Amino acid sequence: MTQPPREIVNLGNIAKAFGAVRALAGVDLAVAAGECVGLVGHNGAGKSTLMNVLAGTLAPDSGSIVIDGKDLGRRYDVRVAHQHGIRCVFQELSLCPNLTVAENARIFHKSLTGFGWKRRAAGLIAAKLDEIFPGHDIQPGDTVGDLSIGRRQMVEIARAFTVTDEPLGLVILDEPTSSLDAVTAGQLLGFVRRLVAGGTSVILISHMLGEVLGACSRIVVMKDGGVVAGRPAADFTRDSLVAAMGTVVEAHDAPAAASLTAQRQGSVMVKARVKIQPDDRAFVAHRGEIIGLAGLAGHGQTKMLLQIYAAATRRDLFAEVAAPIAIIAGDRQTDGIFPLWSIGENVTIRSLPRMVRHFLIDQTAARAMAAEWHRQMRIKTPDMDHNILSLSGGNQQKALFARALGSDAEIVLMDDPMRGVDVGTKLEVYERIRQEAGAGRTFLWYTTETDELAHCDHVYVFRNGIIVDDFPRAELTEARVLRASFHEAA
Ligand SMILES: Nc1ncnc2c1ncn2[C@@H]1O[C@H](COP(=O)(O)OP(=O)(O)OP(=O)(O)O)[C@@H](O)[C@H]1O
Repeated sequence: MTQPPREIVNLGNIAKAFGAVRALAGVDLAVAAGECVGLVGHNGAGKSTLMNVLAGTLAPDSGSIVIDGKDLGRRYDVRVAHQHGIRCVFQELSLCPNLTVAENARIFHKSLTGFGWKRRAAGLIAAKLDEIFPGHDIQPGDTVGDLSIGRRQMVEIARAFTVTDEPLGLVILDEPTSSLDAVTAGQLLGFVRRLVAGGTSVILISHMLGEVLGACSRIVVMKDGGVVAGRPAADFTRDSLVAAMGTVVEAHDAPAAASLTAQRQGSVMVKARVKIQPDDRAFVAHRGEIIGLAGLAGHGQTKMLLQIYAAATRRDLFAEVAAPIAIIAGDRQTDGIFPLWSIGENVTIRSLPRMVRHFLIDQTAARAMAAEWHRQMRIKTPDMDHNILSLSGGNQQKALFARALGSDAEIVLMDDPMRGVDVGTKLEVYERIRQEAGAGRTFLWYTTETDELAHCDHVYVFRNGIIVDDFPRAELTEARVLRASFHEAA
């Protein structure tokens, strides 16, 4: 008779509150060896909080933590979790920016000490990067702060899977592909499948439901601090998963290609050239257009957006901008949120100059704006005066959207802005972008999600810092984007 797989984690009736917010209301979760469990749910459902409890970074108010059959109760913390082979790749990346890739590996793996530790750390992390992301261009001596957010995410993942003296039993991946392009995300999911087949367990949190359905053996759905469904992945479809999450949104498909004008019209709002562009191809956005920036992550898209953003305030020989501009940062921790401020202040900051009365900020108007966006973006908080860091990752991203969309900017730059945003909110934001473009706003949208390009009127594909192809939506296919991303397009 075959033995049932060994249960390596059993969380029982876990509760956690932050002030009046009940983040976890008595959650049970068990994981067996060699299982890949998908954890899904809307922004603020409690997924990261539950994983913080399992990783030992957050003590629950009550509940039991049984690892490998041992009830670890109150003695549980990060060190104990590590000793039992439990690792976590957090949604908000935790690398030290002023240290190199190898030095960051050393911080995670305390046993890398003594003579020659740097060389050993460099060898280990390079080998793991090669194994998970073949063809990557990250060097162990690179300073982390100089890497793009996608490359930082790759280092963080490789570091969690590196084995030194502590065992590797269960790896928690919280939104691991949010800054990875489709090719790199595919490499990671392939690696996860191989690892799970070898007996390691993985918990995968993702708002990309296709990934969860494709990579996981079982899916657990959370809603408002509780588990509302848990079944084999094969028993779910994308629609039944969305329904279990309690997402009530009408799906608005991207407009059919036939309904589009191939002719690019209207006044030119942005015109930019890449300094090293070998031909005369220019990046152009007309009023009311949604322009997509595509290609593998880190191939010049963010650089182009930042160049355009800077050109709005100072003369640039390579970029012209015809109207006020706002940017939604993809790396919210570094460039987006003001961590010491409230949610309301984070939302209204860009619009305060409009609210000055008699040399003072009209606080009533600022509060009204914060309240309006609280409602419109369904930011999950009891109070917009709470600190921005009290929000879940996806809700922080919604606040950044509110800041840009609520401003008077006629051009909105979006640097892979949907990082960690749940499926329901995404569909609403897509619809809103289309409405606003219809009313004359111009959007420049870099995305690592190929599906999102279907919302763009015209797409520019970047490779090695230059534009290698551009085409209207009517000509958009995933194959064309991939072809251009890897080879110079004809
Ligand atoms: N440090 C904190 N202080 C106050 N409230 C918090 C804190 N951390 C989390 N919360 C609240 O707990 C709830 C659950 O948050 P959590 O981050 O677990 O959600 P999530 O399901 O991971 O969401 P997302 O998909 O956006 O990452 C949210 O309402 C959040 O605002």
